Amino acid sequence: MVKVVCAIIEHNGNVLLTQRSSSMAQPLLWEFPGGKINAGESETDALIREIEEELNLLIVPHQRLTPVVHSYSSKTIELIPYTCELQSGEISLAEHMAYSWATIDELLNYSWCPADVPIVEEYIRLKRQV
Ligand SMILES: Nc1nc2c([nH]c(=O)n2[C@H]2C[C@H](O)[C@@H](COP(=O)(O)OP(=O)(O)OP(=O)(O)O)O2)c(=O)[nH]1
Repeated sequence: MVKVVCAIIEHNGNVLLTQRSSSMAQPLLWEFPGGKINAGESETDALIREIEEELNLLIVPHQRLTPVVHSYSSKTIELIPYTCELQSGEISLAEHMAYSWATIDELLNYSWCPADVPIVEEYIRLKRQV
């Protein structure tokens, strides 16, 4: 199983999501940015590295939400989400086609990678409690 970490980056009441490009797996679907954990790397180190590489942003991971195991036709992933705070940087897309800052209420309007759907739902529940 491939372990993938993803960042729910919060800033000014919005959340950052990114659209996968047509050449990537899950083309054109929206996701929380992140990527595969390298051997010997911690989850949070992988997350910080991926967000720097993909978006040129420095983040601070906070809360680990519930991981989701999802089988695509070619592989099974464990997607591990963290809420994160934006520390610094200006977004520069290295791989993605687009990005969007969405409010909690807008999150369900996007076409998500299937593995992300339970994560989006958990995050919305969490935010509506406070
Ligand atoms: N980063 C990220 N990947 C996700 C999410 N949801 C989801 O299903 N994925 C999938 C897409 C990819 O198959 C895999 C992450 O791989 P990756 O983004 O690091 O690398 P990749 O495009 O080269 O993947 P691949 O072609 O080798 O499968 O997890 C998500 O929210 N964030």
